[in-house]
Amino acid sequence: MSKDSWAVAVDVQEATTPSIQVSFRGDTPRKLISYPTLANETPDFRAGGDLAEQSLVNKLIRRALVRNRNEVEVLQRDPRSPLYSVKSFEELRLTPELLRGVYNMGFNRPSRIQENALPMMLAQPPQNLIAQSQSGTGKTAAFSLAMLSHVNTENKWTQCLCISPTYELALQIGQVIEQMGTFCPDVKLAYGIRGNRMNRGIKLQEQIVIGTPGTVLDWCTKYKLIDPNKITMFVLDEADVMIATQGHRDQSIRIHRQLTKDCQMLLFSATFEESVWRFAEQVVPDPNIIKLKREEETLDTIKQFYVICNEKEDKFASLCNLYGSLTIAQAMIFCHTRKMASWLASKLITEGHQVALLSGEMEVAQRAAVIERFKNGKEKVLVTTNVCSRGIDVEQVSLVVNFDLPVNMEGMADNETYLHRIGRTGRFGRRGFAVNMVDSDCSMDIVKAIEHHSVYRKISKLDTSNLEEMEKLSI
Ligand SMILES: Nc1ncnc2c1ncn2[C@@H]1O[C@H](COP(=O)(O)OP(=O)(O)OP(=O)(O)O)[C@@H](O)[C@H]1O
Repeated sequence: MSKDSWAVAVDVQEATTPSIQVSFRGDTPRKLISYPTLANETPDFRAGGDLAEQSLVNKLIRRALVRNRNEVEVLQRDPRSPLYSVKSFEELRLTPELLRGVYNMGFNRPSRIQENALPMMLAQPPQNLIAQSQSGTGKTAAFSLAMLSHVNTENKWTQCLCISPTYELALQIGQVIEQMGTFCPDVKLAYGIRGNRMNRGIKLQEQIVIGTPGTVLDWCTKYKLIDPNKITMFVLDEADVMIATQGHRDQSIRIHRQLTKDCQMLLFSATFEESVWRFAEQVVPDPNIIKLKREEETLDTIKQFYVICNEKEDKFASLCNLYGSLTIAQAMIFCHTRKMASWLASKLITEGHQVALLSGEMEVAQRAAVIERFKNGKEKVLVTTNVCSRGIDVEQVSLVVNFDLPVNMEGMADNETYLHRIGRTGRFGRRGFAVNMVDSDCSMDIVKAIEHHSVYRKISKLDTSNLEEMEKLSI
């Protein structure tokens, strides 16, 4: 391979995780190399190639790392960016242990939501909060810090309850809390998720419980592991879906009813439909409110496109063209049905891609294992349904494809799901691509409706068979 092709193709995702993705365009397999987590150290590429090639790649990696780091820093100083902040973490009055925790995760400055929400969440007397912030801007980190700051470690009982709609999201939030709390060894966490069996009637000593609504409700009522009267902070992640989905809503309301009226309530999401927002304001007493304008909901760092196709084989051909011409670290592809997802995954595997398939009928533990492998870069493509549209945080995802556009029960554009799906890329200031496959007039109308909903954030036409046009795009 010529040195020029290395030069155009190296793609590095700067990392709070200890790995960098080095991609090679063309047939050469992509390689994953490791480098020390805390980013000032120099990564060292030694995975094959002659010495000259190795040193060239090392130079490119360093340059790309500096570029990514600078971009986040620039965004954090741009008042128009959701990552903007004027305060430092020190000024947010975190304990020295939590400061060590956030810096150890590679965070330098808070994002806007962290800067605005943390003082409200930590205020005395406690204040309720309903908060909206774009996907990947640090909401999970914000409420995790709030819970870690809130607990009294002298008290060996559950004080904070956090519920989220899926098993894998609960696990992910738990991992964030564990990482941030590395230097707070006395704070303990329990996972209220399916399969985590506990002895009936013995009260938990863990100060924080993170889980899904059904299991957490059982732990409060049937198993009596948690005394709801002693819960002083209640967090609802992806609050809009918790309110709008009937099963989740009923269980969340039943949990909420058992809590005392002084229990602090914190609701977070990237999207809130108007009716859901109104409902939230009714159930949360006297809340602080952080709300986005409609035109602020879409991130500028995610470039959006649509591709005209005829039917599924043609969509598949467009997908292959995209892959042939872009440097893609990792991709998530969304389908409407499990059947379509499994068809697409097999086709991609036949083409030689490393593909993971995740859909709703799989066992929860199996789903979590698939996501873990994808997060670790074992597979480069994740084909999935809406089950994975929210919350999952994989910073290397540079492309999201809506193989099928997101629609609601009536077949109309599902704007909220769209925003969550495309938000799997462009995490915390990174650049990303979202490509929508349009196979009929009806799906073109859906793209237009989504564009309209976002107050005309452009979704541009892309011709994946036009190599020249494709070459102009860079992630
Ligand atoms: N202050 C920060 N500095 C640097 N990186 C951060 C900071 N806060 C969060 N991150 C990183 O940004 C990514 C997105 O954060 P997080 O998952 O908290 O976003 P989110 O708003 O909860 O996303 P979603 O809307 O998809 O649920 C994570 O990888 C996280 O580690």
